Amino acid sequence: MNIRFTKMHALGNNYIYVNQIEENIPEEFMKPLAIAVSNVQTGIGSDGLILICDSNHAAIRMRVFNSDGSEAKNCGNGLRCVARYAYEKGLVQNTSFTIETLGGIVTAHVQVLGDTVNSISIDMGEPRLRKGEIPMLDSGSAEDLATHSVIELEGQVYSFTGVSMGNPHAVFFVEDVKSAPVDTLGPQIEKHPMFPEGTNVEFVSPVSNNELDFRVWERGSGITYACGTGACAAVVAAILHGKFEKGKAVTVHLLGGDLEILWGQDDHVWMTGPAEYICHGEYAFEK
Ligand SMILES: N[C@@H](CCC[C@H](N)C(=O)O)C(=O)O
Repeated sequence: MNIRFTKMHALGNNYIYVNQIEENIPEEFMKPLAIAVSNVQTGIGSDGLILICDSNHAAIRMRVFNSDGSEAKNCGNGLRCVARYAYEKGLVQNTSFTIETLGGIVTAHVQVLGDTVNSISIDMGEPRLRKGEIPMLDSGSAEDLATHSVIELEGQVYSFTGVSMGNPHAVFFVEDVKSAPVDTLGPQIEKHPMFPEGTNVEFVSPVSNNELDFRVWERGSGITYACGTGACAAVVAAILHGKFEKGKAVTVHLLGGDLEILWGQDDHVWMTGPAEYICHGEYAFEK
């Protein structure tokens, strides 16, 4: 089966995008296809697969599969790429439109300068802060806030903040992200029994009154250059801990570049950043 694809990245977080409205990939092929295309040796090489689908509830729908084939409920960088693709390919007619995800419906705003897309802002909606919403299981109740949580790893106790941006995040404050144990503790936290659906793991450090250094271990994909929902979760966590002011934009420095995150007084989180094309092609998929 030959599948037409577009490879795009947002700050280095790269996915294979397939216009599912035209390609019509059967449900049972999606997980193996995500694993196959993501493989850098035998596939195309990516952090996963994103399908752009029709929606009954929004202008379009995004489905996200990590490189291990697991389906994610949201992807911030994916949303900006889907928004650019949908706008430029004429799947939507306006610069502002809604996108359905498994984690809820968000609103995309494409900023056009001359005849090129300059940047994309997404109104990601309200963060979910209760343990049951992340979801997290510990001695507390599902109604408790996950802002001051602890996890024991290798006999050591670490404090973190749980935040859901439609998908789960565990945010750890560290002195210096360059020496953070992303590749050692990241996978242990991702699969810790405290997170029944697994979690994305962020190591972050405020470096001024409006800047945050950031590294991520993504559920289902490992270390990536950037994570949009993770950047949103990190800024929310930092504001909850009094490190930044709500209503003021924060620049998040990720491995692949910068994202602008604003947690507004109306409780909505806004993410602004780029989305770029890499290439188009046809993938010969053998199941
Ligand atoms: N890279 C993404 C998040 C992708 C999904 C995540 N790994 C999950 O399983 O929840 C982003 O930019 O938000």
